[in-house]
Amino acid sequence: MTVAAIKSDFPAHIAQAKRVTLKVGSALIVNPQTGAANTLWMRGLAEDVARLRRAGVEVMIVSSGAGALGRRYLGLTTRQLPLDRKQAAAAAGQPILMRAWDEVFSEHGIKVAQVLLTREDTERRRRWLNARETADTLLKLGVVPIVNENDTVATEEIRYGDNDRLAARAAMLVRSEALVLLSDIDGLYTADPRNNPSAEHIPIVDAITPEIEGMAGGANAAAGVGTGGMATKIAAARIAGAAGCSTTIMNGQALRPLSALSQGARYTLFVAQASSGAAYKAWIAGTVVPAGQIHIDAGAARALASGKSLLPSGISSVAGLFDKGDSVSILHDGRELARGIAAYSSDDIAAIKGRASRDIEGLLGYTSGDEVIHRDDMVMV
Ligand SMILES: Nc1ncnc2c1ncn2[C@@H]1O[C@H](COP(=O)(O)OP(=O)(O)O)[C@@H](O)[C@H]1O
Ligand SMILES: N[C@@H](CCC(=O)OP(=O)(O)O)C(=O)O
Repeated sequence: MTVAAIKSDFPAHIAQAKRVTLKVGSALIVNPQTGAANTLWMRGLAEDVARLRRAGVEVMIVSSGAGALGRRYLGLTTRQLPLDRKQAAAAAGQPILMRAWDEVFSEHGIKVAQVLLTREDTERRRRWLNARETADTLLKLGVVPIVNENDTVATEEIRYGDNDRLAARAAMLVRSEALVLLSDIDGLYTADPRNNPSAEHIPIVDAITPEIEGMAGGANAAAGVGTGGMATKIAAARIAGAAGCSTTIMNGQALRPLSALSQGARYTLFVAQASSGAAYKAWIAGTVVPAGQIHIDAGAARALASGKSLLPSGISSVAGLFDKGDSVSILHDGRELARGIAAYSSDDIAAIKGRASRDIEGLLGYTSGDEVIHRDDMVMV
């Protein structure tokens, strides 16, 4: 089969991409009858991925399911588990998940690798660059990276808790042009169709407006395994979109779900907002939870709006504990104006706020430059 013939089996925005990130929800991984890994379905997805790769598209997978598989393995069947038991279940389920992916990809001679990330790994620049290096190398080696949250160490404060936003950050990590969220629903509706029979399907979203955000409801409670629902999928589309990556929400339940799209299956496409050129700024804007807040006065707010850096003189207060290099939120009058990478820690900013830049060295005993956040490290929101 020619490359062109394979490509025609997939929607253009997927087939034309150099790199695609697929996110697979727990409901697809777990066989609802047995609770075990649904290798029949996973085999179908592996076939789709093998075909995409033959057409020159590199694929990364973000796979949920560790928690659900581990619960069954450990006999932890109570519906609401405390966090330590959830983490234990995910630790036990992760190797089961990887074995299943390895089994279905090995039938195509494709190797897989496990990449476990926490939110911190994606929001600290050095760790981000390390993770990028590894993921890039795996893709260049022809391996399919299988990403999941590192649930063993990811306690509430540092976890994503849903794989939708993790997938958006992972897509950004490897500069994917397309993020595909395979779910149990064929896209975004005007309201949750499980409770609103008159809800209408939305095929394309050009801009994520408050109205679009207002449509999102929670996870599918009946399935009992999903986490984020539509709200985290829209948040994911926003993060990916800022990095020049489109997001598709589709029903993944068909046996070869990606091929099913070319046979007329519906989906929602969130168009990317920017080109991936401004990747560093997109990374800053995509921070899921800023490490702290810097409150600024009206003069500094005007300076930022005209493209200037943030100096200590315009800072009125600082909140949260953060280090130099962390991503923080900049607010005026309670409204977030910008995000940026702090050149000083929160303690040091507390000591220099309201003062002239020439006083920094005298106050701190060192200087990291005149700016608390340089305009090159800042993005208006
Ligand atoms: N506006 C909406 N449009 C579509 N689905 C919605 C909407 N609001 C809430 N949902 C729910 O989101 C669910 C998908 O999210 P979730 O259960 O977390 O699945 P996954 O495991 O794929 O992440 C759907 O089954 C649906 O019940
Ligand atoms: N890291 C978790 C993923 C949790 C999650 O986001 O689940 P889902 O909403 O089904 O994508 C696990 O592997 O169980």
